[in-house]
Amino acid sequence: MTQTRGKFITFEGIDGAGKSTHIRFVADLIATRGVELVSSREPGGTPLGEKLRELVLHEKMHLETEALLVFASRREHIAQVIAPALERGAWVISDRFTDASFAYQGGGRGLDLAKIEALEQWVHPQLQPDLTFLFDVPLEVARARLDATRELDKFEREQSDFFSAARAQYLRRAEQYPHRFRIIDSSQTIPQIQVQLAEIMGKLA
Ligand SMILES: Nc1ncnc2c1ncn2[C@@H]1O[C@H](COP(=O)(O)OP(=O)(O)OP(=O)(O)O)[C@@H](O)[C@H]1O
Ligand SMILES: Cc1cn([C@H]2C[C@H](O)[C@@H](COP(=O)(O)O)O2)c(=O)[nH]c1=O
Repeated sequence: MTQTRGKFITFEGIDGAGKSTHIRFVADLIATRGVELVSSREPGGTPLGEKLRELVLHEKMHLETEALLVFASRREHIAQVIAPALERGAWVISDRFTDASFAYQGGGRGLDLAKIEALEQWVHPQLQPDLTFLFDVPLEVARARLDATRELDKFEREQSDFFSAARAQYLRRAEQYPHRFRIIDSSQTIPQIQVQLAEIMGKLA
């Protein structure tokens, strides 16, 4: 008998939008289906990817080096984790994927989008998420949530024009790929967002 491919669900948004909070809720919803669930993140998701994450989040580097490192981490993540899991029928949820490269390296840093597209074509020409939640929130709300929680990394210390461009690029991606993107107004309360997430997940066959 051939195994049905699992689902690939990604979570996106500017830092502080609330992704991590809602990933846990969606993971619990998936668990009720009785399917195997793999929960991961980018950059990271493998031992090598986690080492690259440390560099990307904490070292100053050329913007193209940054793009190459997030895609190197992604290549390993797909090979070691995502592709095998989907093939054996597991559902994979990832805290960020390639839309983050378009938003942060493309929007935030201003790297030519054609270069990111070329990397995407090289690293995962066939693979795209089945569903992408975009947690969208005004910059001031995201910033206030971050400031309340932890020591900030390299990206989180960026100025508002960086996040404004990253947010705009995320929204452009959502407009470009409406079949897989669901935009969640993340300035709502957590229970309001959970109602929306449960509704969307309920429709996912
Ligand atoms: N809808 C919400 N209303 C109020 N507070 C929220 C909401 N969503 C998340 N928070 C709070 O905001 C803070 C940041 O949330 P979270 O860590 O989920 O953000 P994030 O988008 O994953 O950030 P990062 O990408 O930097 O990891 C947490 O303290 C969380 O409890
Ligand atoms: C995948 C990916 C991520 N980033 C940035 C975005 C965030 O600031 C960090 C990851 O931290 P998180 O709060 O745990 O989501 O990395 C990036 O710039 N490019 C990427 O492709």
